[in-house]
This record gives sequence, C-alpha cells and structure tokens, in this order.
Amino acid sequence: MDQAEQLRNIIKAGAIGHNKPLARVITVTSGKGGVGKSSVAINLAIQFRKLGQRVVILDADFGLANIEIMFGAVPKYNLSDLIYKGKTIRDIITWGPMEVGFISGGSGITGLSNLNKDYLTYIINNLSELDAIADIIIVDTAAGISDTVLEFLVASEEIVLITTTEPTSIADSYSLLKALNRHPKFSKEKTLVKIIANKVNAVKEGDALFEKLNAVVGSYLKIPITYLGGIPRDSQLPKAVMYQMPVSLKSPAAKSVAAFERITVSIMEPETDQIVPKRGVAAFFSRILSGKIV
Ligand SMILES: Nc1ncnc2c1ncn2[C@@H]1O[C@H](COP(=O)(O)OP(=O)(O)OP(=O)(O)O)[C@@H](O)[C@H]1O
Repeated sequence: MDQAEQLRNIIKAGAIGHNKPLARVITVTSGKGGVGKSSVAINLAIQFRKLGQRVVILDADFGLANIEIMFGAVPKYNLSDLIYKGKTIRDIITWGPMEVGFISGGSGITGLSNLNKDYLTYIINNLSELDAIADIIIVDTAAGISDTVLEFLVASEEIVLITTTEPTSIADSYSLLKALNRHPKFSKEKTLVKIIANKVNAVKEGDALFEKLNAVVGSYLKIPITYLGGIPRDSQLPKAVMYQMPVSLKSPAAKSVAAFERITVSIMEPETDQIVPKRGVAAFFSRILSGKIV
C-alpha cells in the first residue's frame, strides 16, 4: 500500500466513524485585522461548551498569540512541536477556562513540502485523534488574504466570516470571498459560508450590512452565504480582554454575550436547506498539509 492509499484509508476510517461522529471544523476568518475574529472564536467556544459540546480552538494566526493572551493560558507545546518534535496531539492541547482546549499554531506550518509523505501521513494520523477528543474544532485564521489563510479556508467545511460595518471591512470581506472563489480547490457546494456582523450599533445595522454583502456576493461570485447575526459594540468585551478572560465568563450579562449565545444556538441548529459536509479532522489537515498526497 503506498502512502497516498494509507492516507485515504485514515480519512475513510474517520468517515466511517470509529463509534464516534467526526468533529465539526469551523474556521473563523476576516478580510481585515482588528474586527474581532479572535474574540468571536473564543466566545463561541465558551458558548459551545455551555451547550455541552467539547471544543478545541486551533490558533492558526501563526506568529501572533492573540488567543492565548485572551485565554490567559500559556501553552507548553504547539503545532510545530507535533510536526517536528514528535509530540502527540494530547501533548499540544492546553486546557483553558471551561475546559476549552487550545492548540497554538506556533511558528506555522511552512516548510512542510520538505517532509516526506510517510511522515505527513504519520502527522495527519496523529492530528486525526482530535475527532475523538472534540466535537467542534474552531480554527482561528490570520486576518486578510494570504496563501496560508486560503489553504485553511478551502480545507474547511464551514467558514464564519467576521465583518464590521466599516466600508473597508465589507470591501475586504468581499475581496476575501473573491480570492476564495478563484482558488482551484474551493468548492461552493461543499462549503458553508456564514457571516457575523461584529461591533454593530443596532440590529438593523447588521442586517443592512449582510444584505449589502449578500447582494454583491450573490451577483458576482454566486457563493451562497447565510447570516448568523450581529454582535453589538460592547465595552465589556475589551474590558474582559484586560482580565485575560472571555467576556462570556467575565461578564455573562453583557449584551455581546447574549448575541454569542444566539449565534451559537443558531450554528447548532440542523441546517434546513444545506447539508453540513462534516469531513472530520483528518480530511481537514490532509487538505492543508499536502494537496500532494491525496
Ligand atoms: N463587539 C465588540 N465590541 C467592542 N469591542 C470589540 C468587539 N469585538 C471585538 N472588540 C475589540 O476589538 C479589538 C480587536 O478584537 P480581536 O483581537 O478579537 O480582533 P481580531 O480580528 O482577532 O484581530 P487580529 O486581526 O489582530 O487578530 C479588541 O480590543 C476587542 O476587545
């Protein structure tokens, strides 16, 4: 059996399910920095935990340590230690508040093309254990359009795009979707793209933002997008960051927290007209780590 076949078997084994459904991989991204992507990732994670889901956040914003700062947890190892130093998936997960798991991306996954296929298969096999550890994996990407971000997005079954009402943020969100649409590995049919409007001053503002974005995305890119809702501008959110705590735990009565709750419930609702293409962790990482194998 060659390596490609071995890898396909790992993915197939996951897909058949070892008595355990595959983890749902949700990638949180934004067209520009500072719109609240990491805040959303962390607070959705806490809310998913409150609904009984086991959650692991993968910080794929390589080089920046936003999530770990907001999380107040310093990871001992990171993804690079798994890839290059033989650490296992369980070694590299740091457990934070409410037992949300956290994996730091470390310095990234560059140079992977230099690894041999046997080794890549080993890494993906190791990472695929996450399917048994978590129900939901939240991937927090870097902001903006880069090859690495696009690799993560095309590997995702579900993309949550954070945007604000600033015209630059809307334009950058459109540009990100346009770049994604051009990517040879992107499949409109197999990816759900969901929008969150952050830092809105009123519900209507978020609704209008989505309508505007949906109109251009629908006409020019023909990517179906759905709206998860708005998160109000809330001074409790930056305050909680100062305490290195998610606002959902620091100030549960804050107005942004009610929005996080609503959005999480809506993500958990069964999709009516769209099928969530759960592919699991092995498929996700194998797409990122090497289009060369499968
Ligand atoms: N709904 C909100 N109301 C008020 N402030 C917010 C809100 N969401 C995020 N912020 C604040 O905006 C700033 C940027 O948030 P965050 O770091 O989560 O953004 P980001 O998009 O992940 O940034 P980066 O691109 O740098 O990783 C932080 O100070 C955060 O507290």
